[in-house]
Amino acid sequence: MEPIIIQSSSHSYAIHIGENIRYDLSHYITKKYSSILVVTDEKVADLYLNDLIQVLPQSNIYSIIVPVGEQSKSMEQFHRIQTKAIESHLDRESLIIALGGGVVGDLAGFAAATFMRGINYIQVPTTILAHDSSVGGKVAINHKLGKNLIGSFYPPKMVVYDVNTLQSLKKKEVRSGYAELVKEALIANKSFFHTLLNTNLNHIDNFKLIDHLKKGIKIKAKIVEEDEKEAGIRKYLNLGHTLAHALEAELGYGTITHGEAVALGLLFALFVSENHFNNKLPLEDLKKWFQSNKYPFQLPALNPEVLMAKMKSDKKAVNNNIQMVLLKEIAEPCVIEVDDNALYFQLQAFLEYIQVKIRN
Ligand SMILES: NC(=O)c1ccc[n+]([C@@H]2O[C@H](COP(=O)([O-])OP(=O)(O)OC[C@H]3O[C@@H](n4cnc5c(N)ncnc54)[C@H](O)[C@@H]3O)[C@@H](O)[C@H]2O)c1
Ligand SMILES: O=C(O)C(=O)C[C@@H](O)[C@H](O)[C@H](O)COP(=O)(O)O
Ligand SMILES: [Zn+2]
Repeated sequence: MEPIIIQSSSHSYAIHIGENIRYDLSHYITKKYSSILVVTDEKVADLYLNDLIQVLPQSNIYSIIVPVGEQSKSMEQFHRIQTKAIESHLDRESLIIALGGGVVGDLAGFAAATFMRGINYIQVPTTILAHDSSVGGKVAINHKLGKNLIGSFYPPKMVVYDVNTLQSLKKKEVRSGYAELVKEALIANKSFFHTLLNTNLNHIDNFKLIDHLKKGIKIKAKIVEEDEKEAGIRKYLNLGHTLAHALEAELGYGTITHGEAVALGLLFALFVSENHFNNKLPLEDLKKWFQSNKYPFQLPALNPEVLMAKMKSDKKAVNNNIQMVLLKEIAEPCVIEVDDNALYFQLQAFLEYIQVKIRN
């Protein structure tokens, strides 16, 4: 299958997508590296680490396994990886491989961006969500006060996406990944959005999956090529994330998945868009699709004031003013500075709309 090529400011890189291509990794890695450090998590290590180690080209291969989940995007795990890299004598001609979902990708990518001021890394994504996280070079760890607040823009040298690894994902992770696909469709492709709304997440074969992943990646690729460092249109990829990141931080990282939070955030973005532009968007249809595919809506009671404060630590905020990505129409995104008071009341109304209790 022809790779998708992305031109970044420093280099161009290929995204290879296909069935069982993890076994071809050594074929894709043409450069001779002095050593390779594979970063993965406990679950992915059990499933796929040996497959990779067996096919990697040379002898100085090391691995480090982090705990499963969002909490590993932490200073502690970042420091563990750096220690492992130093103790294993990685040098500037070494490579890091991120084998896993978005957590591993963001964490290992940030480690690669900072080890000896930056060494090469390759993304080997193993979740549907990671079609998004492995592309575009945003790498980061979390801070207690906000998501991804410590990070960099540091594109990978290559992405090798073996869709067969996605067969072992739990339903929850399938839902999570599809929320980002819905986001990409909403910002750029109306017919893709309708295709997704007609997709039952319990019945997706590899053919359909590859088609959806490629469509999503192409939307993202076009945007990041034009605006790698988010000075303008890359903000559109943050549709739904203003509330999503606030929810993730407020509920405790890992309590709901990133994609589940994005799903709620997308509904909120449509809710605010309808009020702001006095337009009609497929809010109710999308809510029904999320519900029929069992996205979790049962959240503990939430305090809108606390969520507002968290939304202010969003990276899009300027001078403590919240900026949201809204939709004038499907595939017509824009970034709007929203008034605090108005947003507060809309957040209250939205929580009622999705039947989440309000806590004082
Ligand atoms: N950098 C970006 O542009 C970007 C984009 C979107 C999301 N993200 C980040 O990505 C993270 C979420 O990524 P995620 O949803 O992949 O989470 P994740 O990496 O935690 O993976 C989800 C779960 O699936 C398991 N898993 C991974 N691959 C598996 C497989 N093939 N089979 C079975 N289980 C598997 C993991 O062990 C984990 O328990 C968040 O931190 C989010 O902020 C970053
Ligand atoms: O690539 C981007 O740009 C995105 O915004 C993709 C998002 O799905 C992703 O969750 C990203 O990490 C959020 O970025 P942040 O800058 O708000 O942390
Ligand atoms: Zn996201």
